[in-house]
Amino acid sequence: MSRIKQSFENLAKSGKKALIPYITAGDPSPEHTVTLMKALVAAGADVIEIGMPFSDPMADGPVIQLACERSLEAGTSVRKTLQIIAEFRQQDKVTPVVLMGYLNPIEFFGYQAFADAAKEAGVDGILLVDLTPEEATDVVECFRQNEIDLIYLLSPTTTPERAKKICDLASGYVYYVSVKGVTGSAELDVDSVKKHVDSLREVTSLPIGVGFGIRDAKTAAAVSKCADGVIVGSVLVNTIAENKDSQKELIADALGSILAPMRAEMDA
Ligand SMILES: O=P(O)(O)OC[C@@H](O)[C@@H](O)c1c[nH]c2ccccc12
Repeated sequence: MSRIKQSFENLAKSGKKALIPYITAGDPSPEHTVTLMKALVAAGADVIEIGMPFSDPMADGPVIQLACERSLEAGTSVRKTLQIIAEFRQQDKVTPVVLMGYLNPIEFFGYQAFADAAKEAGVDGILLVDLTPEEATDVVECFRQNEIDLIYLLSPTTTPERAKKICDLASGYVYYVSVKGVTGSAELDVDSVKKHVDSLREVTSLPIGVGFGIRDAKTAAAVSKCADGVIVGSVLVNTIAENKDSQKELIADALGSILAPMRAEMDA
């Protein structure tokens, strides 16, 4: 069974919801990332979403755009990102890692070569923002062969027909984007999220994670009541930015102090 599936099953058994933090690989430098990932796990992460830095991240707001710049500036490549995950995987055999990114760098690397290398590094899931279900076939096949889960995004404007089509291609979990817009957006509306998640339940039995606009423990807990997982990105990435010149242990502590209260409130 995939690590992602296992993780959601374990959570369901204990009546808990998944906390899924996002950070960008190599931000502020590749030497930081494994330490930061371990701090996220220690603070209660169930799955970690790692962004592959890209020069033109069109679904990202300013906070994550800047993280991509810092990371690329520090020399983070696709290969380096996979090395970081391999190093994490040697130290943590349990926590699923989902790689998030855009097609361009992967196309350049070669889809098959990338999928093989990702498997080898210990990647469990892949979220490709600009991979549409229509054009997916051969790309998708490379990941399927390697038993890497394909996580797809669904938004408030996705029609039920399209949602069904996407969910049928997905595995692991599906990612409901709570608001129209880019990452790091303002407040989400919990009632509207609940309505959308409830209607997605009619087209899929996969776990449903919700992300975009979750930055505090209260919101994380409220969203976790109506979904199976919450994804938290920009508030963490912004904390990395604010502390980027500090020692990595201090950055790790700063991340923990945001995530741990979310965990506590979600479990309360
Ligand atoms: O930053 P936010 O609003 O907390 O949302 C999570 C998000 O950052 C993370 O999942 C993510 C980062 N980049 C993305 C691009 C597309 C979809 C999702 C993402």
